[in-house]
Amino acid sequence: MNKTLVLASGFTFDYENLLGDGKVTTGDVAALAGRIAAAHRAVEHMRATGEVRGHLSKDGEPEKVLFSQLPYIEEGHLNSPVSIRKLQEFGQSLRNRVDAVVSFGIGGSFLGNKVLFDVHSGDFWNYKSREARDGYPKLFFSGQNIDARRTTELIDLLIKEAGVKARHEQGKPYRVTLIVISKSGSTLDTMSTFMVAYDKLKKQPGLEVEVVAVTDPATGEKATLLKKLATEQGWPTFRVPDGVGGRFSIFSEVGLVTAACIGMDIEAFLAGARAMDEVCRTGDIWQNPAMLNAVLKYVAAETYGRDIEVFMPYGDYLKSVAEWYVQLLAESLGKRTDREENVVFYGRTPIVAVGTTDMHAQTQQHQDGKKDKVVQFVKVQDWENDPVIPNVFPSAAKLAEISSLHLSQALDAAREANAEALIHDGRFNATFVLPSVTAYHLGELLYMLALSVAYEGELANVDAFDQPGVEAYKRILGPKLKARKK
Ligand SMILES: O=P(O)(O)OC[C@H]1O[C@](O)(CO)[C@@H](O)[C@@H]1O
Repeated sequence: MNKTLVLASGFTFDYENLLGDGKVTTGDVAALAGRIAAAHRAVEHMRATGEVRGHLSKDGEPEKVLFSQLPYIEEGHLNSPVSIRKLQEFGQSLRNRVDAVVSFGIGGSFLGNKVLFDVHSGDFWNYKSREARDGYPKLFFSGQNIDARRTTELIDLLIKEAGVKARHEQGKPYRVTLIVISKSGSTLDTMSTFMVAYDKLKKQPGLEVEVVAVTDPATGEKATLLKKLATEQGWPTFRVPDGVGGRFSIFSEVGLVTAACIGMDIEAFLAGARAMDEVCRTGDIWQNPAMLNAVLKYVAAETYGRDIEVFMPYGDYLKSVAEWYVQLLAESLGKRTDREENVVFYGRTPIVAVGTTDMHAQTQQHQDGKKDKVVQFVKVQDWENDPVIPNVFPSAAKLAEISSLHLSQALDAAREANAEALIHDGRFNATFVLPSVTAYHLGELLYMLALSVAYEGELANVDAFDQPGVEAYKRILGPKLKARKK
């Protein structure tokens, strides 16, 4: 049996080291056939109607689950031709006009945005000239923590940059757009850092501040605090659509607003997600990567105790994909009760790792520690820039040996060696292969992972779309904040 699923796009799920003797067996999968078919029917029903059995909003109201509609840009959909045009026009309006954007948000209102930024822009975007950025602004993130030092330093940096611009460009103002992203509209981390920055920057001569709010679009009684503020202050808004939880919102205006700010191809990203959605319409587990991934990981956890998933892309700019996946897996599947209210304490614990970096840190534990993990690698097939290692020190035999290899070859050899060593000791692992790092293939990967948690929620019989656990600490936090007020 060939244990790779290769899609027409080249996207590949290699599960050789996850299925077979001494791993999850085909017998394990066959034994689940009835439940897999039921899970597929449930996911198809979700697609068609938005209904997921037992799912309630945090206010205990029935709530639709609509993320699977997002890849389809259609009239009347959450992403429509008009809404996509609005985003693109917003991006264009920043070009050669706005100097810097600061995106405030946390959780699903940050992690997906960071993925899009990292993959499109890389580490050095803000050091590049405006021309090299094709006229798009610098972009910073804030609000992903309540960190006094970083918040202050970011504000200081923007003020300093405004001074430099004024000196070099005859007193021209430095323009900053603050994008505040919060579905609930009142998240402490996001709003506290936004208020500190807004207040300081607004008062700064030579600096012009614009604000854009991204929040639940409800008006009247149900309007979020951020929506009310936006209406009062006349700030432009984008929507966090009803029925799309934070961890799925990368495919909505939440993520796409960041894509627009940096000139990333929104349509290609959604086209990748759409292609993956279409592939995953089949009930044949061996042809449906989201279903296959969910089933193999579910069995690995439930039958073989492998309930930690180390998500380990090989490549720096994909590290944030692992960070995004942490929220997706943890909030979706880490559940105290099943849908019949039985206590089940379900969940697989996600861990972020990056190759090769963490081969010199975590790998010792992956290779020799408890056999409680699946290591999920992500490999990039073709790299846009891929230097050859030169033979600069021929007298050093060890260095001469690696010369003439491309860096990507060294990277992939390291991943392969890691995977082989793991499986020789019965340690489960698998690899997703992206043909290249493009908006399209990124859309495929992220959407497959999102759909996979929907399948796993069905298999485990838990609501993959709520997050009641986070309310527990939020209830305690409110009074604590009040008590600290002088
Ligand atoms: O977009 P908001 O409402 O600010 O929430 C941010 C994040 O906080 C959470 O509610 C968890 O606390 C996530 O589910 C969400 O993505």
